[in-house]
Amino acid sequence: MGFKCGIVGLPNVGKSTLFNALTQSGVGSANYPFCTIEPNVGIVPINDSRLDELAKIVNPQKILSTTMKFVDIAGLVKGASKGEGLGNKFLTNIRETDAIIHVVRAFDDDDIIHVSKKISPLDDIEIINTELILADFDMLENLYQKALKKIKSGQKDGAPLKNLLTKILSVLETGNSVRTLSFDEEELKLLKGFQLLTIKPVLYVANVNENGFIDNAYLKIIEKFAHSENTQTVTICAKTEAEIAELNKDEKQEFLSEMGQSKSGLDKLIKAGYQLLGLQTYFTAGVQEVRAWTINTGDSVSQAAGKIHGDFEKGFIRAQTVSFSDFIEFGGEKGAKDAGKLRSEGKEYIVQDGDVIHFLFSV
Ligand SMILES: Nc1ncnc2c1ncn2[C@@H]1O[C@H](COP(=O)(O)OP(=O)(O)OP(=O)(O)O)[C@@H](O)[C@H]1O
Ligand SMILES: [Mg+2]
Repeated sequence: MGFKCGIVGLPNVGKSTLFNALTQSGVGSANYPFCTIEPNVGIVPINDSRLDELAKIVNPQKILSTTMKFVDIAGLVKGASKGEGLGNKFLTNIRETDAIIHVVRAFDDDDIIHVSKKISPLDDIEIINTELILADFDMLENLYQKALKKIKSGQKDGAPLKNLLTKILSVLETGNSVRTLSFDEEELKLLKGFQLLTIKPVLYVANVNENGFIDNAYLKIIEKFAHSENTQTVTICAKTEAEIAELNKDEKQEFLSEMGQSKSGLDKLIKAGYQLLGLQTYFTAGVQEVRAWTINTGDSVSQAAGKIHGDFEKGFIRAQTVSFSDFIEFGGEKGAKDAGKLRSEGKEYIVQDGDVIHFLFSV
């Protein structure tokens, strides 16, 4: 399964507009708070021009992009953990995602309702972050009671669980996210089961209007805040992006160059998401299909094989590897081999972004 991102933010800030731009699924987005009630889920193929370049050489029957999954949920308001607005139960829909996209409104428009009746990015961000912290806190408090019961009944795993929960709860209590803590290996194993929201990496999306990319005080505030949290801001006009998404490839390019941009905001968002999550791409290039695969930066080639099929990892023998640029320069695997650019790598080899890999394995 590919990577998953959950989209959070106040009501009516443009979450579903962004989701539509990403997924072209035409879900409801309208100028009133709580337009979204049930979550929207969409899977997006990730554009990568390198796939087309590989396909020109290989002439495959199919070209398959790698994908990313997005989950658009209802807006959170202050007090959601106490039942305000639509409450916070819908957050369970993003507990199993890998990262959070936090949409913050960064434009003035008297016609678009703001739930607090004033645009204030820092307050808006704080409301959301506090609600995420409270949601984690409530969940872990229940777990803490269970840990105490375990200890009472003499179960060995009670104590380490209680220690870990004490450590996390004390940080949440001070209004900080779990991602600000560091953990050892044992703790990380336990943590996996918790599905905490505030441990996930966050990317801030500043939703600006068409003219809001420069000289935008809101934007500067969001960027500064994201920087203080060691993360990034992607600036997007979700409304324009949703319009661009409906154009065909050529029209899209024309529109973007008219706006003086080479990449759509969505491509920028995906790129930032890859960086944030420490992801990279490798390729397989056969006559049946040319395909992109997403892996973690630093994964070994046998782990990369496992992305395709468990048998590839288990029965891994060698990986015939050519860098993307060599593959293109020497016109494919054979040309690269003749030029001495094909490497036969063992299972410890750390995959580099863009590697074109042909796995040899036995089952
Ligand atoms: N960059 C923008 N500039 C101007 N208007 C925008 C922009 N982004 C979104 N809007 C408008 O804001 C309104 C709310 O958008 P949307 O429904 O996507 O918000 P939402 O965050 O999903 O809200 P909810 O939490 O209620 O589901 C829509 O009318 C949309 O067209
Ligand atoms: Mg919505």
